Amino acid sequence: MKLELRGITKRFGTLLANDHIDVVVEPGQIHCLLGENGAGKSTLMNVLYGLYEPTEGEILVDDKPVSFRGPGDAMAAGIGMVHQHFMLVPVFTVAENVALGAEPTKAAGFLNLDQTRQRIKEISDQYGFDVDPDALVEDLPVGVQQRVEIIKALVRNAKVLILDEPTAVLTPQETDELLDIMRQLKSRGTSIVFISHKLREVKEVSDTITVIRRGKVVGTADPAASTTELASMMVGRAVSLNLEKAPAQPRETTFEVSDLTVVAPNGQHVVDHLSFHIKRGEILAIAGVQGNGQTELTEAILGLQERVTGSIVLDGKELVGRSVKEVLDAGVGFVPEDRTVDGLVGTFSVAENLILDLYDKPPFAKGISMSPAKIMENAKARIGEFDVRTPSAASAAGTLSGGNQQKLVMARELSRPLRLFIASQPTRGVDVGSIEFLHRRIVAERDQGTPVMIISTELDEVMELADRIAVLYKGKLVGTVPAGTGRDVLGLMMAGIPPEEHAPNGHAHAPQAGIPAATSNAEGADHA
Ligand SMILES: Nc1ncnc2c1ncn2[C@@H]1O[C@H](COP(=O)(O)OP(=O)(O)OP(=O)(O)O)[C@@H](O)[C@H]1O
Repeated sequence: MKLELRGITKRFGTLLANDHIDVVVEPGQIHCLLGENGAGKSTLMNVLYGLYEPTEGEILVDDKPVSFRGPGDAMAAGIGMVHQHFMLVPVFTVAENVALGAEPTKAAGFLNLDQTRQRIKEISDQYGFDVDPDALVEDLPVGVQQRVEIIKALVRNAKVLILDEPTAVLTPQETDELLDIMRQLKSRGTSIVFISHKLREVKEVSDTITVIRRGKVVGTADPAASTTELASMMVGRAVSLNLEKAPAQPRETTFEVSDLTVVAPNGQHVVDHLSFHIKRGEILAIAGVQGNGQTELTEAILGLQERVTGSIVLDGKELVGRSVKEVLDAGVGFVPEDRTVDGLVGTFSVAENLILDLYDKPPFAKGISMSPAKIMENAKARIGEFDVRTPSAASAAGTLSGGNQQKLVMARELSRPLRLFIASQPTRGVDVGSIEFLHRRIVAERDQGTPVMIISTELDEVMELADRIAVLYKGKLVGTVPAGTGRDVLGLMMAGIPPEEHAPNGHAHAPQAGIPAATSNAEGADHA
């Protein structure tokens, strides 16, 4: 199926999110949309999927104009979309989810559950999806849930699949599997519109790249171009993809976690006798595959977990047993892994979101009332400094693009005096230009003497930012290794194999393979 977007324009009030965009997606093509945060990519896809009505322009399917009044129309025309936040019902099975809301197909009419199960099996075999139709969605890893979304689209005969930042929530292995699936789909004639900020994967799978900047198409890029070239074309200036950072100058230890255990409601020790410390002026990165206790660890520090034993000491004060407000007041800056749930209030303005933790403190509070002038002044400064693309400080935070929402949370948390900074997935959904800036800000916070803890499933990010790297596996610390430790060693540690058991080329016993000799564990003997 050939798909054409011709002169698509979309306004939100005075904001021109899409400005006469022309894109042609050829049959069986992986077509990447590349553009900085707020460029208008998701808006364009929402127009294509019938979620937004375009202000101007038309969509053509096989050279015939079509008009969509909703996603149902788009699906009927052969367009499917996998959203970043899955639209699945966790307590239903895969087959129930796929059958849910399905339109009757021309070939089979309505599918009953048995037929749906059969179709899932066929598709799963055809593409090597390895999805059990009877599994409960809530029991499936994120990568498999995403495949269920793809199956949902394929059952509805999608010929063009929209994938909007599909790898943002995936582990590196799941990402590789998804890229394979994309190639499979393409080889069977399905076209894919692919949005991603990860240039390595864009280069790997794309046939064509359309670059969008500030709502306009600025050109097409060659997938064979270097990541630096792609990055510059995307943001319209030279971007340095390598963080230049001076070695840490660690001072005294002010943050110490000892024998910390968090017990889940089902009795499982999701954080299991964890001990580590962070000095002032150093960045400790917690690496690991998602779901190995990272979330519970940060929640325990923040006072959001109930069944916690052990101790968490900041500046000589015990944090276990404190309320969230008390923890924040102790000077903890926190960027949560899911900004839309814990980081922002979508209906509040950008300005209000920038003082969520500070609304009752000077200069924003005056007695029992707030100072609107100070709140606006602060907002303008932060928006400028962190390059948050928003029509105004008064816009609702929920209308900002994903990457700009992330920048907003980072701006708020890095703009007050901190005694400890914790960020989970600090640059999720953020474009390469802004990653460069945010990484520099995190290092600047370190250099001011703040202990910094980064939790990231992105190995590149961990390796770039960390002064020491602690790897979590099943709630336990596999080990702590210094900056410069190789990707292979970290990979094995993420699979639960401690460094002393790594061999130069395998898993047998040969200590410290791939770990910089001079610093090996001198600063990192935080074994659980
Ligand atoms: N529902 C909405 N109401 C008002 N403005 C909106 C709405 N949706 C998007 N916008 C604005 O449209 C612009 C484009 O946003 P969009 O989400 O399309 O960007 P994007 O290229 O997908 O960015 P990112 O890479 O950060 O996801 C932004 O300025 C955003 O604030």
